[in-house]
Amino acid sequence: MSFLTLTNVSKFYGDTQAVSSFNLSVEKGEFISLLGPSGCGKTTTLQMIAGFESVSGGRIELDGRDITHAKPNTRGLGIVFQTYALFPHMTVEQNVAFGLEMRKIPAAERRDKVAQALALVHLEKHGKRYPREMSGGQRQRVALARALVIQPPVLLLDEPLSNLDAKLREEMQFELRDIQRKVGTTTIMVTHDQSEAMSISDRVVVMEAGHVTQVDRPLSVYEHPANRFISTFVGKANLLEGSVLRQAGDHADIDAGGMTLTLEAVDSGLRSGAQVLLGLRPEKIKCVAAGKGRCDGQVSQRFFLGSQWMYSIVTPLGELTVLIANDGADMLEPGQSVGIDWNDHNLRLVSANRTTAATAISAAEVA
Ligand SMILES: Nc1ncnc2c1ncn2[C@@H]1O[C@H](COP(=O)(O)OP(=O)(O)OP(=O)(O)O)[C@@H](O)[C@H]1O
Repeated sequence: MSFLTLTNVSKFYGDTQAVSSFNLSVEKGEFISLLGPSGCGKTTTLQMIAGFESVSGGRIELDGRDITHAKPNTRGLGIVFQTYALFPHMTVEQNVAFGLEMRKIPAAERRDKVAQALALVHLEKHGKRYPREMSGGQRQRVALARALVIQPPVLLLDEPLSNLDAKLREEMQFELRDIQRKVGTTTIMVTHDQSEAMSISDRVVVMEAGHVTQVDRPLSVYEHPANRFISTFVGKANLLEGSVLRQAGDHADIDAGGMTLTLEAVDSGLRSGAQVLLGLRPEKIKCVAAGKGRCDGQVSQRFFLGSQWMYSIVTPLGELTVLIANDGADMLEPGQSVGIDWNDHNLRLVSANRTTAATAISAAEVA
């Protein structure tokens, strides 16, 4: 049985349904990210787990206990919310000790636990300081220590790094994951930053308009996005419109921009003539000499991203975004003609007008 389970959890604010039939089973020690655009229901879901928002329907269980309607303070969860500020009039040590005092932990044990928690976030030398004497990243680590010191069964994080600048944010992502691995606390983090969700989590829950649309490991969400929205929200994607020429076994030939493209590993049910949307990640496209690829294109724009070059290339398939590692080799010039190539297995089916099995072309019919 899973450690934390949400079954058909929903939330209405008046007539507005903020969360709809949310189902999720979290294993002990997992790091889960709730990822989605603004207003999709991430924070509401986290608040319902914390007990700060009531549940309109469904059930939440923690370690076999039904906590759907339990008071927040009886759930014993660790919480780091963006707005859950430190107490300004207390030192770092006092802030971290607060939850232990509430739990009437004896002073000597409290001192030990506070020292351990501060060591965990590398702030053992800063215990006597006040929050105003700390940087944003240090304050964030104090908040984390304060949440972890009570050894909560689940740690809930709502955009915990969003106030930090890009570099510090990246450092804190590594640190957060490192600390979570050491402590092994089951963690659920809300973020709208796809790269943050991908780099930190064991699994990502993608939400759209109150619904869960995909739950998977980061690599699977990136490589096999469940729909058009996810393919562009999680990373960049070139979307190509086409129509099915034929399907034979798990391969299909697709007409796109007057070219015949091969789609691998498709399940059955693609009808000849059906409209499909294909996805091709920018870094999966190769630029070769003009005339040597599947088609030629003309470079229209070039952007320097540091480790990569990003090009816009006009092709018979439309304007494609292409990412090429900055390996010191000659870059492409705007106006230049190039050949475009990719491996068939990197072309993905994003969506299709499917038909019933009876009208689908079977492999036998095509053969
Ligand atoms: N207290 C409330 N009363 C009424 N509607 C609310 C309330 N809180 C949230 N909502 C609505 O519920 C929906 C989900 O909000 P929620 O804050 O969960 O989204 P989110 O995905 O966390 O967004 P963000 O990334 O912007 O924080 C939104 O349409 C929001 O306007």
